Amino acid sequence: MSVILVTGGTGLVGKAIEYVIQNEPEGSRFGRRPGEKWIFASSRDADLRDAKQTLDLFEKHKPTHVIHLAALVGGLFANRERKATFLRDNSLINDNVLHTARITKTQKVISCLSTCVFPAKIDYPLTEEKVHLGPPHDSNFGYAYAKRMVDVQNHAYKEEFGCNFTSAIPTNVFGPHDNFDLKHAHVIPALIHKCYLAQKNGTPFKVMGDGSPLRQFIYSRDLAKLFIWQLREYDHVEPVILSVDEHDEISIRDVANSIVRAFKFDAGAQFENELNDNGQDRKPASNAKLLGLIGEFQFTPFEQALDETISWFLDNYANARIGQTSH
Ligand SMILES: NC(=O)C1=CN([C@@H]2O[C@H](COP(=O)(O)OP(=O)(O)OC[C@H]3O[C@@H](n4cnc5c(N)ncnc54)[C@H](OP(=O)(O)O)[C@@H]3O)[C@@H](O)[C@H]2O)C=CC1
Ligand SMILES: C[C@H]1O[C@H](OP(=O)(O)OP(=O)(O)OC[C@H]2O[C@@H](n3cnc4c(=O)[nH]c(N)nc43)[C@H](O)[C@@H]2O)[C@@H](O)[C@@H](O)C1=O
Repeated sequence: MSVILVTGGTGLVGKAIEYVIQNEPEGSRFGRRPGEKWIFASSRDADLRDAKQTLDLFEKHKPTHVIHLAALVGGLFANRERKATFLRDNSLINDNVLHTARITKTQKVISCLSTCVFPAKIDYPLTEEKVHLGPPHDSNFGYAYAKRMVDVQNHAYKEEFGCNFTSAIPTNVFGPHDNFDLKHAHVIPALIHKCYLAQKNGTPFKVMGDGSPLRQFIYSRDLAKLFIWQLREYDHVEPVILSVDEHDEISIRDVANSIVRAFKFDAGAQFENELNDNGQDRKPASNAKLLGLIGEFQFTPFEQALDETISWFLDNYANARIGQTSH
């Protein structure tokens, strides 16, 4: 029997893994398999900043495998405002999870980094071996250093204790169950919520920055499949970038216009044009390692994924996260 504990199981990515496990054919590459028990934990099950609560969670479920997603997460503006909190909370969470996994002899842990952990000044595309080659972008260095340390910890735990710990590096994620907070969310959920309000109230749809930055976006349900693949089929300490193709960058202007189209919002988007709100210009990441290992993988077309996300938002507005960041 395998017991797979998903920390952060109630968030954007955790909910997508739950969806895929429930909806893909049983026994298939990404579906539930016989002898597997999946546990999706929230912060109410254990505040993973606390060592005792972390140990209690592991002792309760006795996981053989952990997909470690729990984190203090937010978009550019949340990261820019709360660097010490992002650094401390995420450092505590990661240290507790990895230490507890080691002392309880958990067979495997996949932790989650982000492409924003890479150096701000580096040759593109980003590839797995470039994580530590220079300081991250100033806008999110608290979060970035906490996340980078996971890769250091994974290597240390492997060398000293032989642990099978590894990490995934996703790009900007979006999908159902995202955090749609107007100020602190990532760009897609924030703009969906803003456009919804602009249409409802007859007010302008304001987009931060000048629209020029480029990002790669991955649909949460695609990312979920990639995590399940990594759990079952990848046993090396080195991280894997989980991303669409490096050439599939989209400008924030195009993202805003796609949202305008999806809402049929005649007034269109207005760009605030404050250059210091752009964040990083771009950070294209290569998925060559991923595709070399997984073989064929069909990513959901961006517009389809966006439509599904907007439908979910409209259907679930009453219960969606539209307040602050998760903590
Ligand atoms: N969203 C994105 O664009 C990207 C995300 N990532 C990474 O992916 C992972 C998942 O992110 P995402 O799903 O977007 O995040 P969400 O904010 O949607 O969810 C965060 C999850 O972590 C849990 N959590 C937060 N703090 C604690 C805590 N102190 N103790 C226990 N659980 C906690 C939350 O529980 P609760 O529901 O109880 O609040 C929730 O389940 C994270 O590691 C993130 O850093 C990487 C790249 C991009
Ligand atoms: C995934 C990654 O997410 C964060 O970095 P980011 O890639 O900059 O992500 P973002 O989604 O917040 O913004 C993308 C772009 O979009 C523009 N933008 C326009 N209007 C809104 C807006 O309303 N909200 C937001 N958030 N951005 C907006 C914004 O100016 C920027 O140019 C990291 O801190 C880090 O936490 C991390 O891991």
